[in-house]
Amino acid sequence: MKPQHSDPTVQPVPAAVTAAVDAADVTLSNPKWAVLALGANLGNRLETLQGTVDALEDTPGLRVKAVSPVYETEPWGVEPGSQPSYFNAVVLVRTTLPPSSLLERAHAVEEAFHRVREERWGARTIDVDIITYADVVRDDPVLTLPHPRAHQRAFVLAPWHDVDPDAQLPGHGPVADLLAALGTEGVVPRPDLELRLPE
Ligand SMILES: Nc1ncnc2c1ncn2[C@@H]1O[C@H](COP(=O)(O)OP(=O)(O)OP(=O)(O)O)[C@@H](O)[C@H]1O
Ligand SMILES: Nc1nc2c(c(=O)[nH]1)N=C(CO)CN2
Repeated sequence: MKPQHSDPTVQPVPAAVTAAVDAADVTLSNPKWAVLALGANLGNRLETLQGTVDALEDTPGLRVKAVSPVYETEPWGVEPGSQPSYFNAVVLVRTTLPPSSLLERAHAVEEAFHRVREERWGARTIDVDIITYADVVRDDPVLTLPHPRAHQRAFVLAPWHDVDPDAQLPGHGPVADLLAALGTEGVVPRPDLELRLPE
């Protein structure tokens, strides 16, 4: 500890700043698991999904640990036949980024693939959703964790179950049970298509 007031130009560091830096430091030395859901229904859907996986891997402080099979899925939440089908997949990552930075990175990747936000659940080149971040539960509309609609979406649960059959959705229970209850109508595996795990 340095003696206090030895340099009159040095201002004390506010407690809130010290707490924020300490919190960041804990995250830095303690990577967390996160589950990201990818969806694409415009353009070259497979190429965009692979580009997204690669861009995520290129993120400092983030490693892609598993990539799910690809599913072709009927658009959920919109008038049937009003949009092209989606390709969906899930990636498991380990990251030292805090949740807010992970969301910023997800949005940056969407922008890189020219995602346009017009209407809710509109067609898009790519969507990157944070499904879970460790076992964090929070109600903030900017970043709700787990993703507030994940438990209703077989296009998220099916690929997630493939890469982690024992996965749990915080607040909702085992992914296997949620998926069994929902069923997989309109969520079709595409074993002819494959995403590569970055080397
Ligand atoms: N877990 C989350 N993952 C991604 N975005 C989230 C999450 N929780 C809240 N959001 C917020 O939701 C906003 C809208 O996200 P987005 O445009 O991806 O929605 P959407 O994909 O059309 O619909 P949905 O949220 O139902 O998947 C984002 O700007 C983000 O701030
Ligand atoms: N099949 C499918 N439907 C959707 C998807 C998606 O990724 N796949 N994403 C949505 C908004 O996140 C809305 N509807």
